[in-house]
Amino acid sequence: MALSWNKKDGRELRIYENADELSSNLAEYIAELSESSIKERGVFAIALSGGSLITLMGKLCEAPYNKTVDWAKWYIFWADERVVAKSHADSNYKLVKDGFLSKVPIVHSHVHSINDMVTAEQAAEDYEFVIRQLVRTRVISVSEINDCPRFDLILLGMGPDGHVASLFPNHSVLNEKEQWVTFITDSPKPPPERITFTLPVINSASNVAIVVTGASKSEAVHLAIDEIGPDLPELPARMVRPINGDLVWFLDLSAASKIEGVKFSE
Ligand SMILES: O=C1O[C@H](COP(=O)(O)O)[C@@H](O)[C@H](O)[C@H]1O
Repeated sequence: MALSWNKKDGRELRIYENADELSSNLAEYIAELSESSIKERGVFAIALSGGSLITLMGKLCEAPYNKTVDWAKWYIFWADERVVAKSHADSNYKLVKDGFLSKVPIVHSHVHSINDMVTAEQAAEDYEFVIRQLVRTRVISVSEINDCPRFDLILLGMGPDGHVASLFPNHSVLNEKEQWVTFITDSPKPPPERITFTLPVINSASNVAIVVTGASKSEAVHLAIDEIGPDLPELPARMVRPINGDLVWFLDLSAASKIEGVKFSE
C-alpha cells in the first residue's frame, strides 16, 4: 500500500499505487468483512453499486476467495439501479451478473434486484418493501439509532461530479430523511430514471467503502475529503458519514493526487 491514513473524523483512506493493487486489497477487505459478519450474524448482507466498482472487485472471483468465501451466506442488494430492463447494457444488475454473480456460487434467491417492469417510483417502493421484509427476518440487521436497515457492507463508487449511488450534487433527494429507497427521473448522467438508497440508509451501514480510481475524479476526491470552507456545494460523497459504522476510501494514486497533505514517495 502506498499510504493508509486515519482522518481525525474517523474516515480511513487507503491509497494504492495502482488499480491492480487496489483490487487485491479490496477483495481481501470484502472477504474479511464477509467472514466476520457470518461469524457474528450467520449471513452477509452486501449492497453493491454499478460502474467501475464491479471490475475493481473482480479478484474476489479468483483464488483463494472463490473457494474460501462462504458464498451461500451472502445476500446481494443494489445501492442504486438504473430503471431499465435487466438485459439492458445500462443495467447495474446486468453489470453485476456478468462481472460477478456468474462467477461465484451465490444462491439465486439471495439476489435482490429491483422490479424492472414498473415505473421508477413503484420500483423504489417495491424495493424498500423487500428490504423491510428482510429486516424483519434479520437477514439485514437494524440500526438501533434510527430503525434503518444496517447493511453489513455498502460498496459505493463515485462519479467525477462527486455523486455516489444515484445521489447527485444539489439534488433534492439528498434531503430525503424518511424513505430508505427513493427514485429520480432527472439524473444528470444517463439514463435519467433511477432508484437509490437514501443517505440515512447509507449512513446506517456497519461498513461503507467508497472505491475511486483515476485522475478525472481527483478534484471530487479532494472536495469530498479535505476540510474546505463552509460554502461547499452539497457533495454527496462528502455526505457519506456512517453514524455508527466504519468508512474506508479505497483510492489509487491518481484519484488521491489532490488530497491535501498527502505526500507520496517516488
Ligand atoms: O451511474 C453510476 O455511476 C457511479 C460511478 O460510476 P463509475 O463508473 O464512475 O465508477 C456508480 O457508482 C453508480 O452505481 C452508477 O449507477
